[in-house]
Amino acid sequence: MARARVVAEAGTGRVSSLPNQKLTPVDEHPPSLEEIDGVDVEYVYGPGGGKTIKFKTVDQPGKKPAPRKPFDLSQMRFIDVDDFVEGQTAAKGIPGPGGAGVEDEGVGAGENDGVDAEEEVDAEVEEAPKKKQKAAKKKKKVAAEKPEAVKNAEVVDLHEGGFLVRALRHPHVRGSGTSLTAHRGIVTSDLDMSAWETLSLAPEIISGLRSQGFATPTEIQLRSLPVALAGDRDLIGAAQTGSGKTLAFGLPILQALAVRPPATEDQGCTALILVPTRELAMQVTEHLVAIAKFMRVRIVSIVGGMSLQKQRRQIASKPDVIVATPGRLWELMQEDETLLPRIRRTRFLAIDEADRMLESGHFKDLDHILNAISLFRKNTTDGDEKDSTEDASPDAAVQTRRTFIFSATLVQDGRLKQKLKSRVKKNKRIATFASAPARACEWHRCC
Ligand SMILES: Nc1ncnc2c1ncn2[C@@H]1O[C@H](COP(=O)(O)OP(=O)(O)OP(=O)(O)O)[C@@H](O)[C@H]1O
Repeated sequence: MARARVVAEAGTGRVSSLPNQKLTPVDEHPPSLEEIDGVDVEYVYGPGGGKTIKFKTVDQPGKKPAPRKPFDLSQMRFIDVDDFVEGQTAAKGIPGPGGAGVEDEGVGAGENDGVDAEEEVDAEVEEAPKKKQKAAKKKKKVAAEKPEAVKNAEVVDLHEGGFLVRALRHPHVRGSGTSLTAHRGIVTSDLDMSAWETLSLAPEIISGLRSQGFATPTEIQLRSLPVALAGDRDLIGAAQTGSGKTLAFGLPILQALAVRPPATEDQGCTALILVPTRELAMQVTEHLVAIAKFMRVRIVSIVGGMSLQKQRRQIASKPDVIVATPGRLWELMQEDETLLPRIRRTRFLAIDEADRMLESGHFKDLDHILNAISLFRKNTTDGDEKDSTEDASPDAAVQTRRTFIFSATLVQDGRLKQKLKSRVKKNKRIATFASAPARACEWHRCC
């Protein structure tokens, strides 16, 4: 029987023999000696001073790895991102580099219970046409199950920084795919923006809209913007959630900022947007910031639950637009006496989600703010400023203010109606817009 003898030096990459390996004699003397390439030796010293030898394989320079099978593109399957379910890739049998996967029929792990794997493969080979039919059926089913918004999504090509970004745009869906392109600099897109032309928006705004892939106004925008941008009317708009109400009041504000004369020291805040929740305030701010990214405007959110200190600094930075929840804004207005005069000069007052504003217990703070910024406010001798619609004259600094009220349903709450009645000039008209399926409009004129 051949005896193995180890003849090795650490680091040489060569060893004479390995235990448990079949040895081939290389000569008779010494017997059974063999050289094996690609193995290294490691000495491990034990506590008693004795040493053990360990073997490990090493890469061999100059030796080519076994060639891989090339990708077989015909075997590759492309998955629509909307159909992709994380974790199902393997179960769906997407072919790997060797093209070994089982053609997908949309069967996820656990869906083929009771069928032996081997039987399954055999069946697939024999029943290829059946399989095709099944796949087509499955495809149809997936398409039918897609949410309406996804089915209606348009593919938008945006050329950004030399790259073509293909995005799915889901009109009227919050957080649609095109928001991917936000905040990434100027987009030199060939997106057709002609649908906005009649509104004569500033070029910076058009660039902002283009950068978001907003090629056409949504219904509520289409209906309200011509009036909001052109006249001196106040607006009440109702449209379902996610229908694009933010820009219906946001674009007239941005347009006013785009064409405003250069800022002067005592200029107040151009617009105050009141919303019921912190989340909505952040969302509205983000949305407007994205559209205004080619403009020099300062938009801040003043909301509860955030550092008061930071918000004081934001207010001190003299923003052009304040998006606020009533509670926190009223708190700051009470402690900062410079804030009220600035907010009183606001040329736009927008109340978003007015219905929720009335529901969620914000009305008291909203009421305080509306009283305080009223253009018809009467100063009393005791320092308390009271409102009067009958005998007060408008604030000298602001002769006009536009009020925009938007909600998912038309606001029929008498309190807000009453408030707004008392805040607009007697002869001022209010335009009301409602897009389906919001309730039919009821406020053609409220004063
Ligand atoms: N003209 C447009 N084209 C395509 N998408 C738009 C357009 N205007 C707005 N959007 C997108 O539609 C989504 C919803 O818009 P927005 O948040 O203004 O809706 P909303 O009606 O105010 O909803 P909510 O009532 O929940 O506040 C957002 O993701 C926005 O980016």
